[in-house]
This record gives sequence, C-alpha cells and structure tokens, in this order.
Amino acid sequence: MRRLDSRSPDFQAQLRALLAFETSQDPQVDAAVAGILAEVKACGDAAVVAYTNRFDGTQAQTLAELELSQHELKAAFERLPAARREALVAAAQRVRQYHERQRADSWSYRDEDGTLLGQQITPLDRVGVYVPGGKAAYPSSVLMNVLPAHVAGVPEIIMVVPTPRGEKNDLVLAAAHVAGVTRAFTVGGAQAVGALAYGTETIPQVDKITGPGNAYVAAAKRAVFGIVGIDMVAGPSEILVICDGGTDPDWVAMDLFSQAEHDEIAQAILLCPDAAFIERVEASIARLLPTMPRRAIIEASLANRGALIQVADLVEACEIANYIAPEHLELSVAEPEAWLPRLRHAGAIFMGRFTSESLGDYCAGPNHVLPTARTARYASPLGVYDFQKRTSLINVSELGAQKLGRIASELAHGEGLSAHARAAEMRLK
Ligand SMILES: NC(=O)c1ccc[n+]([C@@H]2O[C@H](COP(=O)([O-])OP(=O)(O)OC[C@H]3O[C@@H](n4cnc5c(N)ncnc54)[C@H](O)[C@@H]3O)[C@@H](O)[C@H]2O)c1
Ligand SMILES: N[C@H](CO)Cc1c[nH]c[nH+]1
Ligand SMILES: [Zn+2]
Repeated sequence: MRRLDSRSPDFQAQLRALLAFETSQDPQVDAAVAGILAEVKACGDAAVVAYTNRFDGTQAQTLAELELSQHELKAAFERLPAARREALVAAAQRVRQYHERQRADSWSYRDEDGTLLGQQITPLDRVGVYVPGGKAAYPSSVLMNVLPAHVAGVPEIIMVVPTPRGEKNDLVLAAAHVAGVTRAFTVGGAQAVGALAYGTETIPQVDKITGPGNAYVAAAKRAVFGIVGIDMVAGPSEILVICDGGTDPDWVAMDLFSQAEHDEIAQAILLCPDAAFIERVEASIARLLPTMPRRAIIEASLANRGALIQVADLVEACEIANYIAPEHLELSVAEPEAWLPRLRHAGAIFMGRFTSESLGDYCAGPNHVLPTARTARYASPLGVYDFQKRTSLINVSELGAQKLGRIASELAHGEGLSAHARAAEMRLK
C-alpha cells in the first residue's frame, strides 16, 4: 500500500493521480451497453431473456419464468435461520425510522394580496430498483433502495436482481419481502435497466431507476437518463479514515479492508498526523490480511488505489478530506464533533472510534447508497427525496392579478412576447 506525505513537493500531483477515476466511461462498455439497450427497446422480453441466459448462465424461455412471486419472497423469509431473520427485520426497522424523518410535506403561504404560492409534494408513480448480484448478493441494498421509496409513498416498486446460474439468494428475496416490493424479476445488467426504462411485454416501464451496479449497469443508467430519472451513477466503494492516532490500529486496518473487499478498484485511504501510528496500521494490515477470505480482492484494491497519508495535523486532514469528497468518511478521533464543522464534502461521516463504516452499510439507519468518485462535492445520499417530486402551486387573487399583471406585462414586452403580455393585461381592471 503506498505511503504519501503531504509535505512532499509533489503531493498534490500524487493525490490527483490517486483519485483519478472516471465511472463507466469505458468506450467498450458504452458500446456493448448501447447494443443491449437498442435490442431491449426493439425486441422487449425476448432480448431480456436472451441476454440474461447469455450473461447469467440461465436457461429461461420466457421472462415470466424470471419473475419472483410474492409467495416465493415470503417463503425465503420464512426459511431464514431465526437470527438472520431478526437481524433483517431490525435493520429494516432502523432504516425505515431514519428515512421517515426525510419525508417532505407540501407547503403554501398567501402573500399580502391573498395570492397562494406553494409546493405540492407527490411520490413518483412507479420506480425500478436495481439490486446488484453478479459477484455478490446485496440484501442490504434491497432495504436501502426500497424502504425510502415506500416512505415516500411510491405505490409500485419493481425490483430487478441478477441471479447468476439461476441461483437465488434467500436473504435478497427475504429482504424484498420485508421491504415490500410490488414485483421482482431475476434479471440484471444493462438488459434489466433497459427493460425498466422502455418497458417490455412483462416488465412495466418505470419513472425512475435507482440502485448501484457494475460498469454495465452504470453505463446503462447513464444512457437511459432522460427517458427515466436516475438517482446517481455509483462507482466503486470508497473509505477515507481520518485518525488522530488514538484508535486501535487493528480497527483502522479492518475498516480500510471493509470497503477494499468490495472490489479490486475500491479505494481505502488513511489520513493521520502520527507517523508511528501509520506504521502500526501497516503492521496490522500485514498481520490481518492473510486471515481475510477476500484477501485477493483486498490486496488488489489496497495496491491499486489505497494510500496511507501522513498529514501535518488534523486541520490539514480535514482540508484534504474536503478535496477527496469521499463516499464514506470515518472521523476516528477523540472529539469528532469538534472537527465536524470543518468537513463539507462526504457522502456519510462516521463519527468517533466506535462508529465503523460497516454499521452504516447494514443497520445504523442512514442510506448506504452514496455519492462516489468525488461527486459528494455536489450530490447527496439516496433518500426519500429521490422518490418524491415537487410541483409549484400558484393561485393568484383578483387583487394579485393587478399587481403581477403590470409587472409581467412590462417584462413580456421587454422580451417581445406579446401573447404573454396580453394574457396578463386582459386580467387588469
Ligand atoms: N454503492 C453501493 O451502495 C453499492 C452497494 C452494493 C454493491 N455495490 C457495487 O455494485 C457492483 C456490483 O457489481 P456485480 O458485477 O457484482 O453485479 P451487477 O448486478 O451490477 O452486474 C451483474 C450483471 O452485469 C452484466 N454483465 C456482466 N458481464 C457483462 C459483459 N461482459 N457484458 C455485458 N453485461 C455484463 C450481466 O448482465 C450481469 O447480470 C460492485 O462494484 C459493488 O461494489 C455498490
Ligand atoms: N459499502 C457499500 C456501499 O459503498 C454498501 C454495502 C452493501 N453491503 C456491504 N456494503
Ligand atoms: Zn460495504
């Protein structure tokens, strides 16, 4: 894992190189995805079935065979060992409770002329939730996508999840039952995104697609944006740990592993002012790595995109963190509240030594679908607001029409739009 020092003259260039990563901009992936989407649009179910058989090793004849019934979802839930079922229900409850606080309500007010102005909040009619399933199963992602949609009041939630070789994951199916999906299909990749965006004979067209996925899924979401809404284009997982040197180095090493184990191109970085502590974390990494079942992925990720960075102090650590704008930021320091005001850009901030990022992935409550690849500079976590939309409300009183009519008419003449002007003037007394 590379060691960097913020005092080195070429540190800025090294940091830029470390962060350089563009999600789903591989022209070969984009070309493959364009072909898949075009066929799904033209041939509907038949194309989705053909691509699913090809990429996921299934042998379906019809798309109906790939639909999961409510009965099957419930049976999977009931088959789970009791401890796992309880954990799933407990996580769902916490995620739901957290998101209930995000629900926005319609509002309005009247101005001095009695004109009503406001905003009406409505849920989307039908959404598609992509649950990744190529290399690993993600029941937690079912909860994180479906529950906010429910809290928003979306009446129809269509879930898609690939099942390589037709192997269904009970915990994913059970999570779909607990979260409450309307319909679920075992299809994935660009063909699933295309089916949700265009609609097929069997899969209904949705208004918005949310959820993370690999490069093919990300490229497909980018391509269908405009036909449907999307939440974001999520890239590989990232963790940035700011540590004052007072945390158990094994904890820090394992927290870095926790995101590195997602992907060979995931990113794990430590910022710390204490050189001796960085060496202890290095020793922990060396000792713990051989014990990890996903050692090969962790090792590749740390070697490819990981870094242990010595900084001057915690003030500088916060400045660098704002530049990195990580998906997950662990503030593993004695007084996290004191440093919080200095942090502006991060998908989620995990405060204090006991707050491992992994708790947020499953059950703390906040969403684990977060902006990656520095997009936390302008983007926010997936939330209820992604499943609600706003409509402006204007109800002008007769008195208000006199005042507004004069202003609008003046400006409309200024723009040379006489119909606009006359519509306003006709209502003047
Ligand atoms: N940000 C988050 O919240 C979050 C949560 C969970 C997972 N993830 C990430 O999501 C990703 C999941 O990726 P995954 O691959 O395991 O599952 P996936 O479901 O995203 O992709 C699997 C699908 O990719 C398609 N595909 C594979 N190879 C293809 C090819 N050569 N041509 C065309 N299509 C092809 C297939 O259709 C397959 O069904 C990982 O990077 C993981 O880290 C992110
Ligand atoms: N850390 C991932 C988002 O970057 C989410 C996840 C799901 N399961 C475990 N982790
Ligand atoms: Zn994770």
